[in-house]
Amino acid sequence: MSERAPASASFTVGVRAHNLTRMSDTALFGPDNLPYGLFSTPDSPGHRRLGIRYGDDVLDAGAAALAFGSAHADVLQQPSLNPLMAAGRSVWRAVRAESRSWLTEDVHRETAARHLLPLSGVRLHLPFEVADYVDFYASEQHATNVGRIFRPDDEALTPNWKHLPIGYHGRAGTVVVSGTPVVRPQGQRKPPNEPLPLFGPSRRLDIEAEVGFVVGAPSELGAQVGLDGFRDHVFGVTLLNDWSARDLQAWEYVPLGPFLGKSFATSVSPWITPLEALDAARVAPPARDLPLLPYLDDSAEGLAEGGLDLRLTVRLNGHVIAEPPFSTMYWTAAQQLAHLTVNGASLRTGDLYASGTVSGPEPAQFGSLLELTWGGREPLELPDGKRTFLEDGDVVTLTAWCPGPAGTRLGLGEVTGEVRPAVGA
Ligand SMILES: O=C(O)/C=C/C(=O)CC(=O)CC(=O)O
Ligand SMILES: [Ca+2]
Ligand SMILES: [Mg+2]
Repeated sequence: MSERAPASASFTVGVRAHNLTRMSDTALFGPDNLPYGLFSTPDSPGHRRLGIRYGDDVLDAGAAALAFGSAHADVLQQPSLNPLMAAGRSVWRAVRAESRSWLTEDVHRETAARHLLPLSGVRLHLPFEVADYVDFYASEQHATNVGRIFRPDDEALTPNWKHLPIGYHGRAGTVVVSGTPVVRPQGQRKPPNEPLPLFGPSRRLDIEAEVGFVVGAPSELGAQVGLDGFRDHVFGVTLLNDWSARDLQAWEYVPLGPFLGKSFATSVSPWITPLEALDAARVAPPARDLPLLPYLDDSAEGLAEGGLDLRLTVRLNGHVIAEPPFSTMYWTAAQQLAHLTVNGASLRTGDLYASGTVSGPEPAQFGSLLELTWGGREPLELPDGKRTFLEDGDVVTLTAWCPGPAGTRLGLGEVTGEVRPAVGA
């Protein structure tokens, strides 16, 4: 096993009791946020409705649209976000503007109030039908850490890493909404001292703190979506946990990449924050070390889309274990979309692509237990005991916030999941 990065040499992994990111949900979900979700109520559990989160309430968007005579009532009265996402950017903007006015203007407030339900009384569902799912690998710190841990005899970054955003196609059908339990996967692993692979429950179950981008408007087969097409195609952003079985992954992934080690569950937040809400969080990506091919070169003014100042927090059984900063990602979401389509592959409404694990330069900013415990060799000291990888019953929760207009903060919801024992174990 290799040594840690120099920056981390003096770091002792520990748990900070302070709570940097948890502020009142009401303040984090004000009129500048307005994320979309899908909910049902206990009295009609089969009736799924689009909702817009406002403070600690959810607006029944379809019912409100009908009451206000909205021209977009048809896409809001659906049991999924897909029709609204497919409608394109001009409709996204119009719906956002009108729902904001329903919620904030005095003349509308009384009508809107009739369609607001307390969040505590509703059940939230996966808000869109996931078409294809792709996972990228865009954090230089994460890729460097994983390279050092998994491939100590090689260069940490592969020769292609700074020339293209590396990714793989994942499993759309196992994307689940926050709160869905995660059953410990089983499979093959091969400890270095065993002559043959063993079968059984994963012993190195991990998390990956990521940000997901949800495609709204589709593209044609054969067409490329350039850097400037990002805002026309991407509807919004969600938090994502790419659960990963490191022992399965390490044995299976050569030479085609992750397969069963990552396909058993990927959890997302129930809230999709529209891209438009994140304007105040836009930041320039880090300086790139190597020149980029034209389809990825965002150095020209106006093209550096997708760099975002999102501050993530990872909690294990309630204790903060990391605070990964999304602003440090080497590749932006716009570059990832351009790369995903540069061969002519088309986009479908509901495509989901994940940023890759978000890890900042400081050890307390690493977005996976693999990195936080340096391959399981340096356990985290939690108040309830030491942890390397996840144990049955552990609960992992990701939250995030970002700057909003005029000094406000916007919440990105949360994605949580409890580890359940392997089937039959
Ligand atoms: O480099 C490897 O062998 C493995 C990398 C990962 O497991 C990370 C991955 O899924 C992509 C990411 O989340 O950054
Ligand atoms: Ca991942
Ligand atoms: Mg996954």
